[in-house]
Amino acid sequence: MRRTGLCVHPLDQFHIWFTWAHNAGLAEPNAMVLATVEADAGVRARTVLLKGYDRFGLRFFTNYGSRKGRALDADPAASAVLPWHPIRRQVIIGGSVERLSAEESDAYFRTRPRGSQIGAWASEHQSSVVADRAALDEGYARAERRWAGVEEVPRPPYWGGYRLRPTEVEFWQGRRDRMHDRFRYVLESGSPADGTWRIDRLEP
Ligand SMILES: Cc1cc2nc3c(=O)[nH]c(=O)nc-3n(C[C@H](O)[C@H](O)[C@H](O)COP(=O)(O)O)c2cc1C
Ligand code: PXP
Repeated sequence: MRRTGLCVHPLDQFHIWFTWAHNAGLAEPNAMVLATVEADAGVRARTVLLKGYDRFGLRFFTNYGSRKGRALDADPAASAVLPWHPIRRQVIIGGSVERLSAEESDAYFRTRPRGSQIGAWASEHQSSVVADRAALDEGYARAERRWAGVEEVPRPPYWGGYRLRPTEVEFWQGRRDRMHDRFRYVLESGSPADGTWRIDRLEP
């Protein structure tokens, strides 16, 4: 990798890499490990699916009342890693999240298969303890009955998206002898979409 070959904006560079990962046929190139801060438990990470991105940030969807949702609402700081092992690449994004608008969340929810839409209603209390599988299946059946005959299942009020607004983005390309290429974009001034980004090469 060469500094001169990099895009000025990290999300433009991300687009080139994401397209490459997608075309390389990776399984779920949009799976990203999202770390959040919890007031009483430190840091916690889990996988979510990246469902869209632009210069304003990266969008993912979840239950706002889930463990991650509660953590993010209390402290919006977050970091996401896209681990593209087969092509020896990794992207790390740091920043803070904001909730998407209801319209943006509605628009995404409408694209989900009906079964997943019902699933969101059945998993109202995502991340809380459930007695057993039977209780889950009963909840799903109940939600199915509730929306039977309704053509478009509405988005549950507790379910929607977040935008991770980047302030730092690192691109990592694996190379021989562990002498990898690493370039980090840091937002120096302004907003993520149209601010000024500094680019530094880092030691591997
Ligand atoms: C590949 C993969 C993709 C996932 N994508 C999502 C997602 O987009 N949204 C989501 O809420 N959970 C997703 N999950 C489940 C989460 O990893 C997690 O189990 C769930 O959201 C509860 O997390 P929490 O208890 O930290 O809130 C995914 C899991 C895997 C393995
Ligand atoms: C609970 C949950 N919510 C949301 C998603 C995001 O993907 P989709 O909107 O495609 O179901 C996943 C993907 O595994 C998931 O497990």
